[in-house]
Amino acid sequence: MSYIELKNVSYRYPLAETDALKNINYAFEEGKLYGIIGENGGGKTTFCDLIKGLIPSFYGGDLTGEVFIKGKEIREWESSALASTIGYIFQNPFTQISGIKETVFEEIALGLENLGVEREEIIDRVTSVVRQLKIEHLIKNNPNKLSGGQRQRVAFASIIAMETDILVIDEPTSQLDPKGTSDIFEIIHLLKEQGKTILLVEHKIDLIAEYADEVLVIKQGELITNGKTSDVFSNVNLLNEGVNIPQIALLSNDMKEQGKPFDTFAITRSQAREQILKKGSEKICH
Ligand SMILES: Nc1ncnc2c1ncn2[C@@H]1O[C@H](COP(=O)(O)OP(=O)(O)OP(=O)(O)O)[C@@H](O)[C@H]1O
Repeated sequence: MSYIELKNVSYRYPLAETDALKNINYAFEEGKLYGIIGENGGGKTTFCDLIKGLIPSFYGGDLTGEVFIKGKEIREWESSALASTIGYIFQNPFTQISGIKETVFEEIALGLENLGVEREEIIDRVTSVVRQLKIEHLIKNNPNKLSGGQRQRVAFASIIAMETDILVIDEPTSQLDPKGTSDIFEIIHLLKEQGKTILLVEHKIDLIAEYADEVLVIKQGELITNGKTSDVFSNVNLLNEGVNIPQIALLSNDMKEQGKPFDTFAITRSQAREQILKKGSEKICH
């Protein structure tokens, strides 16, 4: 059984003249990290909102087809049950903070309180997650006075504390500096290691190349390409579809066109380094 499955899904926002999602079919497996990419306005956030159950319940509009989460159609899920199954982290770290709590500890505990989790269990979970994300030093701080990167880590902590199996993460680093970005990807990596199923929208394509197991490319509401990350990025023609391709994949393609291909098409720096070292040592041996 697929973990999340979409069958012939189309969706149109209220008053819109065209569909924001067009006849999407896809089956997500448990424990994988899926990168969702494509040009601006293509439908990535709409796709995330759909999986999170916000479409059509929150936005209204016209949804056709079926979305199954762990085998059950999304419209049959109670919203609280869905909230404890799917965690959602979105772009803006400033709007993720509730604004009503005075300490980071209380902020992280808020979602658990709303789900009716026992006080002791809340303390255990919050203590564990702040340790995991190395933010113990922030727990007494006012969440409204944190930097963007710190807020995003607190947002992750709040969602991780909910212990959802599925995480939908929409451009989590769009407003962060390189250090904040690498901290967040360290957390995403940790979540993947823990076996979470992750749907990640991210424009920083090199990070998708490094972390995603599979990639989905969405353009004008259609799923135009999908597959293993290395397969998708070895098709540099996707540039013509407005899709960013990792620089290393372009280098691999250049090598191929020069008649000196790598043994394995590299899409990340470490893969390219390995191939270059291999080529260097072959040269010395001959
Ligand atoms: N609340 C809304 N009401 C009506 N139309 C919307 C709404 N939200 C998004 N759209 C439209 O749906 C289409 C898909 O938008 P969406 O935000 O899902 O794209 P995206 O791929 O996430 O874009 P970006 O990369 O810029 O975040 C766009 O044409 C957008 O204008």
